[in-house]
Amino acid sequence: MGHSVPPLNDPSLFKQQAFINGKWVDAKSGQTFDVYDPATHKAIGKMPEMSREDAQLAIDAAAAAFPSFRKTTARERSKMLRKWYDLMVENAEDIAKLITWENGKPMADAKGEATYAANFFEWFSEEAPRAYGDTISATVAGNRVFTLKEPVGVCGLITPWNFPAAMITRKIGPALAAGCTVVAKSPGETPFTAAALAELSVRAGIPPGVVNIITAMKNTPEVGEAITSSDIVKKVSFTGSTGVGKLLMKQSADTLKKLSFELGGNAPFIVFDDADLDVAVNGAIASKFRSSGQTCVCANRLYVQRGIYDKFAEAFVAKVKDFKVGHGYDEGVTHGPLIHDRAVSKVEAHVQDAVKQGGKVLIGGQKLPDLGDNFFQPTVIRDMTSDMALAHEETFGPVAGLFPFDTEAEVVKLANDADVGLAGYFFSRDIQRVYRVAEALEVGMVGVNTGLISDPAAPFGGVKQSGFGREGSKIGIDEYMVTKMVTLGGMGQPLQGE
Ligand SMILES: NC(=O)c1ccc[n+]([C@@H]2O[C@H](COP(=O)([O-])OP(=O)(O)OC[C@H]3O[C@@H](n4cnc5c(N)ncnc54)[C@H](O)[C@@H]3O)[C@@H](O)[C@H]2O)c1
Ligand SMILES: O=CCCC(=O)O
Repeated sequence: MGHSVPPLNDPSLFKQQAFINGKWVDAKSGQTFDVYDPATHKAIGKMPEMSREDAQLAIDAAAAAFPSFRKTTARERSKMLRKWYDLMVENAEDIAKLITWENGKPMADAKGEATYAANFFEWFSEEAPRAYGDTISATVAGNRVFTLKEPVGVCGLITPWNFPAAMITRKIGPALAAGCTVVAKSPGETPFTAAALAELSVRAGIPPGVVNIITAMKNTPEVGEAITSSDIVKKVSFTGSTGVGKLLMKQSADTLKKLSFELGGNAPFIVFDDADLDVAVNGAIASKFRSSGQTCVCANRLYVQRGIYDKFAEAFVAKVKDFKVGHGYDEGVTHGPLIHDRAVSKVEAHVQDAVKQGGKVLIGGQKLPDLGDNFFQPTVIRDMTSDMALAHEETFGPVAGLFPFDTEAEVVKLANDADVGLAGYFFSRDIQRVYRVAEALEVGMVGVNTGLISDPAAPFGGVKQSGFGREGSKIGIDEYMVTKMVTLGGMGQPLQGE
């Protein structure tokens, strides 16, 4: 089945090349890879299949641009980011069309992402002039101590396909605000949105070499190694799976890079008996089914206290019945396809495993071949148990498993029984419980009585094997800066003539 792709208002935003040193370039080898519309499986364009050699050119360009870019004033960098933000807002419709085309999410969600992504540039345009150092009272008499915040240098950025715009702007925004230059490897599945952002960077007046976007699919590991093993690259910021994060950390060890890793999650979502049912159901719908379950902060395990379990299940399923699954450009579609067949297979395996072990499917549970190979029904399963695969692995798809529980202590233990800890959610109207449980959850982010926590103003990141470092917020810029301490000796002398 096909779907009609709306034309871009500005067709020059659709680029099929990488962007190095301010120029649109092909791979040195001339090789390309195809990019597919996940809804139709049709090829929608090509991008250069870059190699280590191409990555090196991008790293060299970023290194050459760094000495002068770091000397720009924070106010100048702020203005550049603000201009880039304005251009993203002006072109949000086109950015959204590109996101839907290569990622599959419905246009309404893609527009939301375009705005969310632009907001990181706005936020960091405001943070750039506010990177303050400290003055410190020295322990040694006559010494005066202060700190300078300096850009770390050339940064390598690697991001996933699930937010083709926002995951990149969340890294480039603070990097540029700090005075760093970047080499970003765009996701192989969704490279066109990143290329459109690069085109807008030119219009925003970002100097050549400051932002470089390289592309690869099958050569991704080689390109990744070129970045992580480079002496020139001083920092790597990665968003993606925990497995790839561990690999990149090992590869970065020889050059002892500064690292930020935003990795996989397995978010517990807890509904206590005292919760407002409607609020909890709406929160669960938003958290579990955002981007068809393909966000790192999506609820993965829904724990519902026994006193409210049946009512919650009924109300939750009633909402899921209203979903319209389809192609992202089609009117009224609320949920799109998954990104590829491997994602569908994982979702199917989690459903089959749950059913085999006694889970009851309340709605969904099947692929949707009439829509296309990558479509899966939004699914709710009840009577889940801790032995099931979904309890221990991130599904990254549209399956909600409902686990019953009895006590607060029991559910916190279950929630923390994970080697990852990115987001966690719970619903309760008891203020003391709110504090108790928020403090007890082993995660980097907690949503209380809400299923949506993402905000450029709030620090985003995890604990345990969900990684380290924080993106967004007033601390996000620190990931791209180093603190230099200066001690002035021989100070504190008497005034001359005293
Ligand atoms: N914590 C967060 O903020 C966050 C955000 C989005 C996604 N994620 C996680 O990402 C995962 C889903 O995304 P995915 O399947 O694309 O993850 P992935 O780790 O396979 O890929 C992420 C990125 O890394 C690149 N990559 C893959 N192998 C590489 C290698 N050997 N060297 C260098 N780069 C490599 C990919 O091309 C892609 O651009 C989930 O686990 C999800 O939770 C986390
Ligand atoms: O998928 C991970 C990031 C999603 C978000 O920023 O809300």
